[in-house]
Parts: sequence; C-alpha cells; structure tokens
Amino acid sequence: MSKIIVRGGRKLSGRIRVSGAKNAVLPIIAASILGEEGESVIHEAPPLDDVLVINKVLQSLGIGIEYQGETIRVKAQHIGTCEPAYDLVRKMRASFLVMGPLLARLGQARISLPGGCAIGTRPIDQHLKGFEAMGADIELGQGYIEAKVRGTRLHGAKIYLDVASVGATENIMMAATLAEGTTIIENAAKEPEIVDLANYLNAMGAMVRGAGTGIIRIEGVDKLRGAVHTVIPDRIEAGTYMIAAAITGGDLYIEGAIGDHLAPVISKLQEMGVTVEEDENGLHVRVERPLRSVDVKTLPYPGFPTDMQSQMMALMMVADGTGIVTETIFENRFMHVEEFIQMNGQIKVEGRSAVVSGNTALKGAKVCASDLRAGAALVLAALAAEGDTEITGVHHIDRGYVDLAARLRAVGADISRVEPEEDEEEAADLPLFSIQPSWA
Ligand SMILES: CC(=O)N[C@H]1[C@@H](OP(=O)(O)OP(=O)(O)OC[C@H]2O[C@@H](n3ccc(=O)[nH]c3=O)[C@H](O)[C@@H]2O)O[C@H](CO)[C@@H](O)[C@@H]1O
Ligand SMILES: C=C(OP(=O)(O)O)C(=O)O
Repeated sequence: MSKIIVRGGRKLSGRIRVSGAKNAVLPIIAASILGEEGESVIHEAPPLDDVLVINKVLQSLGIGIEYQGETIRVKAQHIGTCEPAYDLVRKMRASFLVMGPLLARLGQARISLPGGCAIGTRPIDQHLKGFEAMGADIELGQGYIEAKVRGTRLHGAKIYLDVASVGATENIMMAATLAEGTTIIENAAKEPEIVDLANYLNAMGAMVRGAGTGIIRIEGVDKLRGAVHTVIPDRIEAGTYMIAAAITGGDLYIEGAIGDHLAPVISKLQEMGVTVEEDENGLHVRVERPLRSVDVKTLPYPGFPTDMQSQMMALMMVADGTGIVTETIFENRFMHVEEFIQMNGQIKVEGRSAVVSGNTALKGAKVCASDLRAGAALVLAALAAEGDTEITGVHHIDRGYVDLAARLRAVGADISRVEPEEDEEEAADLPLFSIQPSWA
C-alpha cells in the first residue's frame, strides 16, 4: 500500500501553484454531455484520480474524450447508452452528476446508487425531487435509480431545495438547460463551483442567471454545443497550503488562489494571528507571531467550508488556547480525530462539536487517512509533529491533491511517498490510465 512519510519540524517557504478545482471540473465534465454539436475544450483540468474516473464514466457512455496535459476534449454528439458503468459510479459519488445531463439529452438514465462514504450518509433525495418536478418518473430498485422523462422533454419547474445541496443544484441546473420553459431553483447552493459550472453552460449556449445567489433561473434552450472553458483554481487545495504555511510557522505564496473564494478561511486564519495578504496573482501567507485558537463552524458557502474543517483542526492543535469546531454539513466528519489522538492530539468530540486543546506537542505516529480531507489534515499535523509520521490510505488524498508530497517537498518539507511493491498493490491504489481519444 502507498504511504506518505513525513519528518516534522521544517518551516515551509516558497511558492505553490494551485491546480484547477476538483469540485468544479467534475460537474463541468458531466455537463459536457449536453453538447450536441462541436467539441468542449476544458483547460486546467487537474490530473486527479477523480478526474480520471469521471472521464471513464463518459467513455462508458460511448462519448469521445481525450485528456492530455491538463486539457480535456469532449465530443458528445453521440451517446451510446444511458447507463454508465456500475463500477465507476460506485467508485466516485460525483459520477451521479451525469444523471441531469443524460435525462436532458436522452430522456432517460439508469445509474447505480452512489452510496454513502466515510463522512456521512449523503442522500440524493433533493436531486430526485428536482428531476421529478421537471417531469421525470423515478424508480428505485436493485441498487439502481432509473429515471424516464414523461413525454418528449423535461419541463421547467420551481424547485425549492430543503438543503442548499451543491450536487443537487448542479444536477438540476444541468437538466434544466434543455428543458421546455423556465426552471427556478430556490435555496440553491452558492459555491464558486456553481458559478463556474453556470459560466461553462452559458458558453455552451444555455441561459442560466443568478448562479452564486440563492435563486437560480434557467430558461431552457433547444440545443447546446461544446465550448472552451478554463476551470477556476481549487480553493480547498489553496486553503490546505495556507494552513501548511501557518502550521510550520512558514512563509508561502499560494499562486492562483482567489481571496474572495477563501474569505471565511482567510478571516479565521487572521483571527488566529496568521498574516495573509492578497494580490492579483495569489495569497501570501506567513506567521510573524504566536497563534491563538478560534472557534469554527462549518456552513454552506459563503460560510466556513466543511472541506477545510479537518485541516483547520490540525492548526488549532498547535495554537494557544482551546477552540471548538462544529460540523453542521456532514454527520460523520470527525474521523480524523482518532488519528490526531494517535499523534498526541487532545480533542474531545461531543455530538457535532469537537473541543480542541491547543499548545499540543504533536508526535509522529502511524496513522490512516479515512477520507480525502482527513488525509490532508494528517499530512499537515505531521509537518508540525516531532519525529516521523507514516500515513496510509493515500488513495483518498490522490482523489483531490495533485502531487501533494512533491509540492510540499519543493517548499522545504521533509516528506516522501513510498509506493507498494507490485505484488502488494491494492485495488484502490491501482493506477488509472490516461484516456485516449475514442474517435482517434
Ligand atoms: C464533488 C463535490 O463538489 N463535492 C462537494 C459537494 O458534495 P455534495 O454535492 O455531495 O454535497 P451536498 O452539498 O449535496 O451536501 C450537503 C448536505 O446536504 C445533504 N443532502 C445533499 C443532497 C441531497 O439530495 N440530500 C441531502 O440531504 C448531504 O447529506 C449533506 O449533509 O459539496 C460538499 C459540501 O460543501 C463538499 O463537502 C464536497 O466536497
Ligand atoms: C468530500 C469531498 O469530495 P466528494 O464530494 O467528491 O466526496 C471533498 O472534496 O472534500
């Protein structure tokens, strides 16, 4: 099994360039299914395992897709089936984002249930409620969701989301682009990734207004065509590197980070005493004084992101004082706490809150990443710990960080990645090969 090994105690300094956002590129690749004419060219597509999986999902639908460098080209004139490969959908939850585009293009889709994961049960009821309101019949059975449009085409509808779900907003928005009439999504998610998706859809010829606010209005059009789009920088990757600077008492320039997208993270870091300066190309993060702990509550955007909760907790362990972390988005997103405790972390979980004691002398240990951000947080804690930390479960980290170990090493971390012997490889660690153009 792959491992990351960190010897803590080095201050980081230098520049790190942020990649394109995982959570923006995944729905955008799903949306490329909507392009009945021409080709989509998606720039700044980060080479992550999740991106390779969604590319393979499209390939399993018979769609032409090519991934070279950090550019993806999609030709979706022909779609061979409305049922993406089961094993790919099970592998990655975001695969369910092809449901909206398939319903819009083909009038039907059959997709295996995406299932829960380590951080919570993650239902999809709001996605399905939206499709039903737009005229789809939904049947659940044998682990599959089968949706069929009544009549020839989805129709516009007014849909109030009970929770401001990112995925449901995206799926419904994509389906609505080709529906007859107007769709209004109320209590829509406002994340920057929603705005990026709307910009791509509009470049394809869609009419989406209000993305980034709680009310999104989509006028259906008859046809969409491929478009050229550059994905926004990854705010969670940027935030993770900001904390890498802070936790090592270092000095990093995070190139490409957009301050606006990171407002709650910047605000909390400044409250702790971290110096954060923004210019037109990125964020400069450094530590000039002792850090003090803060309280953090995760909320939908523009609140503090749940995807930064575990990394923030790592920093709170070494700051002065006690802080409370409250997780309101996912019911089971404290799996990193047990691993932090292995590293001498002093944390008590009480329901949805964790009381984090500061001034902890973190110690290297053998720990395991239970999910993507838990893994990133363990790497951060290890950078500040005395001695060696060995982190397993690295395939989770590969879902969302491009060359995490190499990038941290380049700015001074003592970090290495150890790959398994061939006969020791696990299914989860198997490489996903680059996608070749299926029209070549
Ligand atoms: C690929 C991607 O973009 N993933 C992000 C996306 O996940 P994802 O889109 O899955 O997250 P959602 O915003 O949908 O989930 C937020 C909350 O709503 C609940 N819910 C969601 C849908 C639904 O139909 N019913 C329901 O009850 C979920 O269980 C959760 O408690 O947003 C999350 C919240 O910012 C982030 O942590 C993920 O990194
Ligand atoms: C939870 C995350 O992603 P996903 O929704 O793809 O599981 C994440 O990016 O932290």
